[in-house]
Amino acid sequence: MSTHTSNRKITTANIRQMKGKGSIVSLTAYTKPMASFMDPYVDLIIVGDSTGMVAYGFDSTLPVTLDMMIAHGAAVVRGAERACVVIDMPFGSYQESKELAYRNAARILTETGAQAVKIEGGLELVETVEFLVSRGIPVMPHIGLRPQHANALGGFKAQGRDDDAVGLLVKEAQAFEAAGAFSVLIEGVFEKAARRVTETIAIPAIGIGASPECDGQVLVTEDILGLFSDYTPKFAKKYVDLSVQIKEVFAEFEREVRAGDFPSDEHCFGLKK
Ligand SMILES: Nc1nc(=O)c2c([nH]1)NC[C@@H]1CN(c3ccc(C(=O)N[C@@H](CCC(=O)O)C(=O)O)cc3)CN21
Ligand SMILES: CC(C)C(=O)C(=O)O
Ligand SMILES: [Mg+2]
Repeated sequence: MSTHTSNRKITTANIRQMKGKGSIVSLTAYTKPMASFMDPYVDLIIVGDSTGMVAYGFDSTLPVTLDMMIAHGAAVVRGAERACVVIDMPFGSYQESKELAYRNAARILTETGAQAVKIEGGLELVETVEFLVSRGIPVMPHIGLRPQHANALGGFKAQGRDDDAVGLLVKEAQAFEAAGAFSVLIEGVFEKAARRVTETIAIPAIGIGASPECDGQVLVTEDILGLFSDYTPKFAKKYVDLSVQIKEVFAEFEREVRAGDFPSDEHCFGLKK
């Protein structure tokens, strides 16, 4: 079970204090049932803009809107009794100015009941993080492979390969810590980059595709369940392929309906008692 043993709601302050106390466990969720299934096992649920690719079939996260994130976020919050819930701010909702970021982050928190927002970026967003945190909005900056920057980064490519790149990631993480972030998410980086970032900062570094060196791990839930197969990032471990069972059920339903075997008496409002 979790390093956080009480049944009380896990706060962003609790997550911050989990640094150095064993791995933080996190998964993504977009719906209430999935959130409630994982709630006993995870410390943190991230409502990712990956929903655009996983649930909507977009080929990037860029078309995801603030309204979509709010709808999914509110659903997840209804299923998360214990886990801390963090919601991705979508592309275009925070980059332009710290004021716009505040307005949209405030909408996310007030309309969903989530505890924090996550934004992708580097040093250009340090002021924004400081602005949000000082005004009551906990922030998890997302560094390394930033899917909202795919057009600029040249696709979904691993980051932090050479010493300069590692140095920049460390500098970003330090600046975000100083700006008041309660944790950072580090995606798709080489092990050395993950290690250097994690050992340098006093807030937790939650990794996805960032080696075991981080303070916690997150994966996209549909990837580990076999519910998404348009592509598989190297770091996404498929624990089970539920798509097989789902297709078997659909095929069985088809057979029973075509054969007249469904519905039988037990599923009918018939005359029999
Ligand atoms: N289902 C899903 N899982 C994710 O982990 C995820 C999303 N969607 N959508 C948003 C981003 C995109 N992500 C991705 C997508 C693909 C690769 C990938 O295929 N990378 C290659 C090559 C990396 C390189 O060239 O350096 C790999 O082999 O992992 C990585 C991260 C991670 N995030
Ligand atoms: C890295 C993950 C948590 C993410 O940002 C997403 O799923 O959108
Ligand atoms: Mg995301």
